[in-house]
Amino acid sequence: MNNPILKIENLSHRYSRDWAIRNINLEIRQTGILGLLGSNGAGKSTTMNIMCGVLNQTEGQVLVDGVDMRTNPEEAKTKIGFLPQSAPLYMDLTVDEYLIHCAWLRLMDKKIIPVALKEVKERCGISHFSNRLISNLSGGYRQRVGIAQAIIHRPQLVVLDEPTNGLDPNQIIEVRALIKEIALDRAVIFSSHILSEVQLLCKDIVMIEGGKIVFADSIEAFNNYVEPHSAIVTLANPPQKNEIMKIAGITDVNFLTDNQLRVFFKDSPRITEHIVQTSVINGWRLTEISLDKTSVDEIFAQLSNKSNQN
Ligand SMILES: Nc1ncnc2c1ncn2[C@@H]1O[C@H](COP(=O)(O)OP(=O)(O)OP(=O)(O)O)[C@@H](O)[C@H]1O
Repeated sequence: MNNPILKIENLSHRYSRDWAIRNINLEIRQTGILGLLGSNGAGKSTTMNIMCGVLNQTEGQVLVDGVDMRTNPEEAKTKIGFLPQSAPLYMDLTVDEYLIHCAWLRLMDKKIIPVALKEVKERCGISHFSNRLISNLSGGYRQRVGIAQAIIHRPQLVVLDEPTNGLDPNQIIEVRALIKEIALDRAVIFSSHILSEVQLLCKDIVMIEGGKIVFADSIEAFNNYVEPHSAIVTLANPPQKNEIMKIAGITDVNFLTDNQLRVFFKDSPRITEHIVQTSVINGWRLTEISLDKTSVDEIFAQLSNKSNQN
């Protein structure tokens, strides 16, 4: 059987006294995007920096396509592309000069560099800026150049640390589309502290909190886990609590004001439809209904508690 593209075993790191990450285990075998989600300070950058050979771990092992990043970093780094949180760009080089420099650093065969350069610029939509100084590019285009340097040597694994951070909304959409595109034929690990971004882009999700993995599964399993369980309903003509409790699936009702209430429900995917229909039939005059979205902080707290109990 082939080596996994990435295998992380019992990875731990401490900068000084406290552990920044503890016993991280992870294995990637396929193409597609894996989202590394965690709040600020959770340990995402530490994990990614070790994975990419920028930081030496205190304990544990990282294998990139079977090659140990610690003991054989030159070879391991030819197999991985990395865009750190702030892109390592040289502002006084042109796009071409910079990308050629990166290709040399990755020990690419000199003969294939011109073709790889052309290909990567086309892929990242920066061909028309080949001779422009990087200092004269917008933030979105600088990020594209950052992604281009991470894939010029055609690695099977690309690691992107919060690549949409600091971009404007249009640039975010463009960079997300580019990430999706480059993940078609390689594995991409993408870190973010924005839950919706990870849900939008990723096939699998790993959540880190307090330096530990608190969740690792498919995005479907994650979405099932975070399904809403309550809704806020506003009724101009509300009935008694027991009338609302008759709606199938509703487990409890709390009045927040005379007209606004929170309904709790279980295993009821069409609950809003049922509430709207029942309200119309009974003349409760529904004016507003919204599902209560669990915040990322609440999800982290729930998952952290769960993992502590295991
Ligand atoms: N160079 C350093 N020296 C000491 N402690 C550090 C250093 N870098 C990170 N830490 C600590 O390690 C922990 C994990 O930080 P890390 O940067 O990996 O988190 P993160 O999930 O990437 O957060 P962010 O999204 O804010 O970058 C934090 O407690 C942080 O304060």
